[in-house]
Amino acid sequence: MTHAAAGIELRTDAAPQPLIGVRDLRKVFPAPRGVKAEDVLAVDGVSFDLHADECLAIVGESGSGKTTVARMIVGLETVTSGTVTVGGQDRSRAARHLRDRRARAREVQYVFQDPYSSLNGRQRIGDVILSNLRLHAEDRPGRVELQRRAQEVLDAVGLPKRFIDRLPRELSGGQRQRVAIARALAADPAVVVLDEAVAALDVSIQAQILNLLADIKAERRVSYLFISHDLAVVNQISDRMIVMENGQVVDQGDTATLLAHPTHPYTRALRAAVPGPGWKPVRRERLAS
Ligand SMILES: Nc1ncnc2c1ncn2[C@@H]1O[C@H](COP(=O)(O)OP(=O)(O)OP(=O)(O)O)[C@@H](O)[C@H]1O
Repeated sequence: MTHAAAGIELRTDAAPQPLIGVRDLRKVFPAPRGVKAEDVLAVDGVSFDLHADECLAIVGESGSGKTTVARMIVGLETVTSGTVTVGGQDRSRAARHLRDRRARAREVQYVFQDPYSSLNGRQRIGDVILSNLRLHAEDRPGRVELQRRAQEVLDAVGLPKRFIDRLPRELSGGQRQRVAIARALAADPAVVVLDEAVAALDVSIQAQILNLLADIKAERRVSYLFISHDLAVVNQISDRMIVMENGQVVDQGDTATLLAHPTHPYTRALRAAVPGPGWKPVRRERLAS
């Protein structure tokens, strides 16, 4: 099977090739010149696979290296050592040519925590979507077809037609995050990296966006790398999780099992820190309702 836009081959035999393969990934941020400070070892020997149709969460406390791993995967940060493959292709080094950078963006799209700062305040919502569609559509669609596709991704995130002419400041936080997700979908990616994508939202809006993400995943066969410090959220959305501490993966496994019976001391400590006396694992089937 080939993913529509990314052209990623997914083998469907017994040992499918991962969509994303990360091996022994390391990132050192050198201390700034002339400053008496140590280099920062932000990511230290991280390995994992993300498979097709999967939501893999990366959890850990602030500063554990989650975002740095994600940024290296999408090429926003250079890799100190180790490898990143996407669809079996090496993506550990920066793409030199614009065409290659665009091709990589079609493979993996990134949704940031703060949709306000990640959206251009002067660009109307319709144009936000259209510009990403234009950038990534390989079949050179005409104006009418582009409009149709823009409407389709806005429908997919539950935004009515009237939002097309609005500016980001005229939208609520949840609506802005829907636009950010729609913009990512416009590239028809195989993987969306969601970096604390619901962290800035109220709990009820968080639930709406998590339901939306679950629906999109089921309908579009897109995979998620879901970065979060919030185990309640991770429990609702992810199939598997990896736990990071000080730049290393210290625990990993099936999300429901790991959260119901955490054995690693760090996972137990994270789990114990989840607020609220009523917190309990939420079965994913509930999302369907
Ligand atoms: N550009 C940078 N220069 C120097 N150090 C950095 C840089 N970016 C991140 N770091 C450091 O790398 C470590 C990991 O940061 P990272 O943002 O990946 O963690 P995180 O788990 O995503 O945290 P948070 O949840 O707070 O975003 C931290 O010690 C951070 O201070």
